[in-house]
Amino acid sequence: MGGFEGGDEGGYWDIDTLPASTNHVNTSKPDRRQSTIEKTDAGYSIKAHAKVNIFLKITGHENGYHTLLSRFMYVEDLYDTITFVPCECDTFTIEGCEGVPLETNTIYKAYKALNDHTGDLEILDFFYKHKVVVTKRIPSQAGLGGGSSDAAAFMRLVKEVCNLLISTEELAKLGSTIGADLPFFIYNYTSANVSGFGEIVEPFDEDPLSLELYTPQIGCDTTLVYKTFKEHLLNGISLASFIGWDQLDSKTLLERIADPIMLNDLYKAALIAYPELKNEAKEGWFFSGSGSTFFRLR
Ligand SMILES: C[C@@](CO)(OP(=O)(O)O)[C@H](O)COP(=O)(O)OP(=O)(O)OC[C@H]1O[C@@H](n2ccc(N)nc2=O)[C@H](O)[C@@H]1O
Ligand SMILES: Nc1ncnc2c1ncn2[C@@H]1O[C@H](COP(=O)(O)OP(=O)(O)O)[C@@H](O)[C@H]1O
Repeated sequence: MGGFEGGDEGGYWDIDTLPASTNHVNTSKPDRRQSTIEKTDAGYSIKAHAKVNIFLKITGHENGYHTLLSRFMYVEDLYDTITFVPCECDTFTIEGCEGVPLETNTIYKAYKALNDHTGDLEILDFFYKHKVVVTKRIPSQAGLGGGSSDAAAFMRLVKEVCNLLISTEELAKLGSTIGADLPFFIYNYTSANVSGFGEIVEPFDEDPLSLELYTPQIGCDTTLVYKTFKEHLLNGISLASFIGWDQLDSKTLLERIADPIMLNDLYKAALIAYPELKNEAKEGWFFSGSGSTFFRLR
């Protein structure tokens, strides 16, 4: 996996409010992180952290999408940085995502969605005066949610700097139109049970784990992995096999279930779609999302 930098912890704005607690498990202490929004001479910036899926179980298939139950956990020391840098721009400009065409960039999709939803001229005006600079550290097609995290962080930063009157819940709903993983990143919890297509996010009260990641030089296409799951594995799902998992803390889950294939339904699908992944699998490592990242406790 490519190297990544640790974060400096100074000078963040403490601007997030606590989330509404209805329909959330562990409401006594929802662990929503403070926004890591920073204002420097370079402009406004925010960290977009990676996630891993501690477990991921497919629960069904509706309207072309799979429903799932998954424990998402953010990764403290792996993040992209998104900065709004002052400049005179003729059009919406993103730097740092070379190789990703503008129209397909999740950040651009988030910009369009926010514009369409709010009709707020302030956003248009702001991006004539600022460009978006992305420092990419999260590997792509790696099951770490990089594109989704970038888009969610972008939306959270726009909400703050343009003073948008939109609730976090509305923002998460808007985000889910861009990608299934966005709501988790918009709520900004360190750990959560995620269900539905990814739009139901319930904070799970636990200390984040210190994780070691290994991303092989194999890009896993999420669409292909889900398609492979549907063709080969969907008929075999057993909802009874993971009852209660959402109540167990992540460390206990990894220690007690231990089998990476059982923990993540998409692992088997990824192995079918990308047989070369088998050569990268090592004893004691787990598989994140649709791959190709493996992780273990440090
Ligand atoms: C598998 C997970 C697990 O966290 O993420 P990654 O590990 O790839 O990061 C997510 O469910 C991925 O979410 P995301 O990466 O946002 O997927 P999207 O771009 O919304 O979907 C790409 C395609 O995957 C399929 N898809 C996606 C999500 C879902 N719940 N069911 C699906 O069948 C659909 O064919 C969709 O068109
Ligand atoms: N801001 C972005 N950062 C990275 N990839 C992006 C971005 N916007 C769109 N993409 C596209 O999304 C694909 C999946 O990338 P990513 O979200 O990092 O992986 P994963 O779905 O495995 O978590 C990439 O191959 C790329 O073409």
